[in-house]
Amino acid sequence: MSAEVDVATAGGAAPPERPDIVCEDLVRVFSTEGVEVQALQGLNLHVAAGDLVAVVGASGSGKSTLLTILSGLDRPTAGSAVVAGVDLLTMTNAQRTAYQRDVVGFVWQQTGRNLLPYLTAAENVALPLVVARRTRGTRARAARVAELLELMGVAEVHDRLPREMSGGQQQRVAIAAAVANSPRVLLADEPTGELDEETSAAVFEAIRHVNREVGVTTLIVTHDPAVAEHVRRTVQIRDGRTSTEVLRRSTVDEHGREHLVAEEFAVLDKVGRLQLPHGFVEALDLRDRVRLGLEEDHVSVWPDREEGR
Ligand SMILES: Nc1ncnc2c1ncn2[C@@H]1O[C@H](COP(=O)(O)OP(=O)(O)OP(=O)(O)O)[C@@H](O)[C@H]1O
Repeated sequence: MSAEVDVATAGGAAPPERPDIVCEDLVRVFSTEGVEVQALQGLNLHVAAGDLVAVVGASGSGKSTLLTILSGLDRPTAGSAVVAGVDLLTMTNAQRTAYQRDVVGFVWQQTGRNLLPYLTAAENVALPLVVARRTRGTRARAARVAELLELMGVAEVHDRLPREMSGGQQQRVAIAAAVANSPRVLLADEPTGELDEETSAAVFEAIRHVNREVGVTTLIVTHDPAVAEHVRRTVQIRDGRTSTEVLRRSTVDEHGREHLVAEEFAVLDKVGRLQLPHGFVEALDLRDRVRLGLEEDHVSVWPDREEGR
């Protein structure tokens, strides 16, 4: 795997259609007992319709805060967040209910938070359809439920209660329930966090499958490097901002062998700020101040040290 670093304007060239997720200068400040915590400090993120993006970052970097805002459960302090054309800062409570019912689906880390324990898999998947009153008729609903369980590879648990399923099966049923109403966006917060390696891989494959088959725009927060390595785009959050992105594409060499090439990009915001990757800062012991040079087609960064000092 080769890795090179480049600087890309956030979002790159103008997308053909409006991205499904657009966060600009997103700020979330929590105040507890007079102490302010800036969980998000001007975060910028665009996710194109149909894309599958992993969000990674150290504990406390703001990943869950971002997801909670995007799911409509929390409001940002400032900035803008627009999902599938819905402005999350200005929406009313009624719009919020419709947003959570029709526009976004979510899967949480805790398997117990995703499914009602006293309903079977089929009843859990049918519930959003009943609430939204979209799929009319018992037979049409049953067919949709069966189709979704089949799509997620868990048709065999149709009549089982969550406690009668494995953790991986529960998460796959949860994905089926999350996409039952054909939301534009699927949000998943550490959906494989409570699972072993093999089960995680199966659940992640189910997410990829649903993203491909249904075309739902998918944002997945994860600590799991194995997950992050299998998506085309990984966004790194540092200190409440998007700092770097890794884009992966496959290339075929002269012998016809397929290779995955990963390129790391620093994210440049609207006012020209970027965060240098940790590895670069450490390798050159960059501190406090750096020298910049504008070349014909790139910008150079040097440590602020006199030669031989
Ligand atoms: N409700 C809250 N009240 C006060 N501070 C909060 C609240 N929620 C989050 N924070 C703080 O905001 C910062 C970002 O938290 P967040 O949970 O978004 O991070 P995270 O990247 O998801 O971390 P983890 O990977 O550990 O879940 C942390 O410093 C956290 O303590």
